[in-house]
Amino acid sequence: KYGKITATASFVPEKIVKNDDLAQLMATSDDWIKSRTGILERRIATSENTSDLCIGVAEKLLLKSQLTAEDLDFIIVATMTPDYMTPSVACMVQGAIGATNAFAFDLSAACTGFVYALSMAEKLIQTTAQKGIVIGGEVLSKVVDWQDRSTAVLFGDGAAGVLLEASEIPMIKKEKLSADGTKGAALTSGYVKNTNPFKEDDTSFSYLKMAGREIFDFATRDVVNAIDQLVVEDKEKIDFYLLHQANARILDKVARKLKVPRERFLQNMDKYGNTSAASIPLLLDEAVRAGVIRLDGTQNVVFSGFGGGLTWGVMQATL
Ligand SMILES: O=C(O)C1CCN(c2ccc(-c3cc(CO)ccc3Cl)cn2)CC1
Repeated sequence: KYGKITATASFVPEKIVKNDDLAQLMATSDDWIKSRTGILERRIATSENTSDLCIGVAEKLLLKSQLTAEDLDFIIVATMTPDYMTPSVACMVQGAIGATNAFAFDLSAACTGFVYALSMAEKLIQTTAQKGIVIGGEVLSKVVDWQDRSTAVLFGDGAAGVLLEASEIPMIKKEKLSADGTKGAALTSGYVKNTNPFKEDDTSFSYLKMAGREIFDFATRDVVNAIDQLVVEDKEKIDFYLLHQANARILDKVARKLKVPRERFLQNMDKYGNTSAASIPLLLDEAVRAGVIRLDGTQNVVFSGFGGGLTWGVMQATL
């Protein structure tokens, strides 16, 4: 048996922050943000933390299926902004929805988190599990340095996920998960300093910090090559590319390098900004709600996440 996506759902904070709202807070402009990133607005959590958004996704997934929480065997949450180091967001979701038979854990792979988690979850169904949920959820607004306009304008909050159930037909056709830890310093967030009485002081820097140029180049070089190598002979068969929604110009470059029509690259960073692990499932759920993706086993897609770690992942799937 294989894991198949049988439902998708999203849960985003109500508050919409437009580029012009940010221009009131810092030296930026709608023009700059729009032209350099493609972002027009983003959601910002004013009362929710990551667990609240992920619980919302889990509740919607159950409503959309005939399942009860007790039917679930596992819950995986991909996040780089958990409420706590422990309990995991996944355990908070498990407790809130009453999924008493599910084991639960968070997965930390930044913007590649959803692709890593979907790959792991699918293997669980190939081996021991029957049903589970995989959620990408972030409240990046709590780790962003709101004095740093180079990053504060890029990120947003949100959560989305999928229900995976056993199926006789394989969903994942090919996949490649990668990391390069030697470049981890290019995107850091949430450093937890050691303050035991037996050691000298440590750095206390913990806001999100990004070497934008380096990450941008990594995305348009290493990630593009990884996608090209994975799907090379199937390029014409792929209906949609669902890439991490970091920057619209990256989608332009990837489409050009792959020589694939730009329209096949779904996009919604205009509405949500960069939501890290939530970006791919948010895009998928939107496409499903719009009837663009039907989950009827007839469409070929490529998922690709890339970001902190550095991590990147490419997956070719039939949905
Ligand atoms: O000056 C400009 O044009 C700037 C140049 C820098 N930009 C960047 C740079 C990197 C990212 C990014 C972030 C993540 C983390 O999720 C992952 C993947 C990427 Cl490619 C997004 N934007 C914005 C426009």
